Amino acid sequence: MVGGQFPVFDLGNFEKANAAERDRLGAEVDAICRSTGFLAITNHGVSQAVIDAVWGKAHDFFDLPPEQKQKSKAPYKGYPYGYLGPELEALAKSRDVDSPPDLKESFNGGPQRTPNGMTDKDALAFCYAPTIWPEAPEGFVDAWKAYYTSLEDLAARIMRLFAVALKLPEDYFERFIDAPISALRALNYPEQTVPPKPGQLRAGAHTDYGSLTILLPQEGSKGLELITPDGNWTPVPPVPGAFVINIGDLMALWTNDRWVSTMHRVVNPSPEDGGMDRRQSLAFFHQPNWDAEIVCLEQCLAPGEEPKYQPVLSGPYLMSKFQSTTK
Ligand SMILES: O=C(O)CCC(=O)C(=O)O
Ligand SMILES: [Fe+2]
Repeated sequence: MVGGQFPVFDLGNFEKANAAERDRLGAEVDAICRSTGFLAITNHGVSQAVIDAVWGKAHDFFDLPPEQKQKSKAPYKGYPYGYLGPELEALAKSRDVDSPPDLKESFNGGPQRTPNGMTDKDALAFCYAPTIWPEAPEGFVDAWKAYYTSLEDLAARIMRLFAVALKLPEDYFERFIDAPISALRALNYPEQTVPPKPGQLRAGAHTDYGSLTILLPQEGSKGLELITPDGNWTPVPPVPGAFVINIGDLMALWTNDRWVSTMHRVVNPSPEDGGMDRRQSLAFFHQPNWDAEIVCLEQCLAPGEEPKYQPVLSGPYLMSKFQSTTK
């Protein structure tokens, strides 16, 4: 990690800085993304009222009896939105690692509108599939949509920062993200009253599939860990008032692995740390347009160097990764 400390980046400060200062701050972000790809973002401008509202509604939703939550369940395996009950997903399987299912439940919602003229069958059946909204708690849908909208905007601002960090024109990524297929996921890791199975975690080791993830872990919570460049698991500390950002596979692909899509996981609570404690988080997975073709950036290739990966299409890549985890 940069300087051994978890990096904290002031986004508002970057946005009002002059060009030279932005380049300097961009270089800092480049260094972070080359080493771990995880940083905390402060001064992000997202309204605290919007955050508190979705946080509270998600908490109330997870408190409902199981039969009520099941009313908004994803209708079949591999369906991306709605309620995904306990032990239905194993994130480690996205890396072809067999593992018991993760000890969590989630509620998932997709893009708020389908672009005009979208006819791709897979796109319509997968990322533009309807979100199965819960009837309760009251106000859930409005709170969800407000947070989703705020985070889509924040993600676009962070993509501008990333463009500066990569010495690209600041609006370079805009054409790839003007009809994004991002998903918001509210996660609940229930109190653990029975011991986990061997190898069973709250979230198995994985990388995220998109451009970037904006995570809001429960204040003061533990459990999220990342792999450092020297191969050790290390905790991601909660930073009050900040979002935790991590880059996903598509940034690694764009940059020919100059930036790392770092493996991370959520471990079970230890008895000293409150043992069975419940944990909550919100994860916004920013994902470029369904048909955005992610091709290695020339700027990231040394003269004569070949791209390590074949280009991928954002939507189909996401779909295949997601579906591999719910088999
Ligand atoms: O809940 C967390 O803190 C992280 C979850 C995560 O990494 C994921 O769902 O991709
Ligand atoms: Fe993740």
